[in-house]
Amino acid sequence: MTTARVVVGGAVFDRGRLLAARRSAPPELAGRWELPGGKVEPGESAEQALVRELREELGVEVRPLERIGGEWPLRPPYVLQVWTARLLSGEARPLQDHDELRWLTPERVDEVDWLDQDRPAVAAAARLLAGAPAGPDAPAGRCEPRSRR
Ligand SMILES: Nc1nc2c([nH]c(=O)n2[C@H]2C[C@H](O)[C@@H](COP(=O)(O)OP(=O)(O)OP(=O)(O)O)O2)c(=O)[nH]1
Repeated sequence: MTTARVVVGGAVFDRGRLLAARRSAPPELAGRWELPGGKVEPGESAEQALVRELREELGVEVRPLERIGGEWPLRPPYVLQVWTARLLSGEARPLQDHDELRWLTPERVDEVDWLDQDRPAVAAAARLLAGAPAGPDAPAGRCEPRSRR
C-alpha cells in the first residue's frame, strides 16, 4: 500500500476576504481555482510547508491558524488538507503556478470555478470567514474571522 502524501492548501484570510488562486498548470487543472499551497516535503510539518509554498508562489508571509476538518483525495498518492492562515505581510502576486488571484468576500466565494476537490474546504472557510459555525467537521476552536493587521 502506498502511503498518502499530503498537499497542503491555505485558506488565506485578510480583511474579511478569502484568497483564491487560478492555476496555470498542469493543463488538466489550468484555469480552475484553488487554495494555494503545495506538497509537504519529508521532514516538514504541513504548517511549515504552507508557509514555504505561499512565500514561493505568492511572495507573502502567512501564519497558519488551524486545520479545516477533513481530507480530500487528489490524484494518487496525494490527499489535500487545508489550513486557515492569516496574511501577515506582502501583497499576493501570482509568481509561480498561478496566473490570477482574487480576494473574495464570503458571499462571493462561488464566483470562481473552484477545483472540485477544493469545494468542501472552500465552503467551510467561507463559513468561518462569515463568523458562522463551519459544520460537523469544523475544528473545535474558533478561527478569527477577520485579520487585524
Ligand atoms: N496547491 C494545491 N494543489 C491542489 C489543490 N487542489 C488540487 O487538486 N491540487 C493538486 C494540484 C497538484 O497536482 C497538486 C499540488 O501540486 P503543486 O504544484 O501545487 O505543489 P508543489 O508546488 O509542491 O509542486 P512541485 O512543483 O514541487 O511538484 O495538488 C489545492 O487546493 N492546492
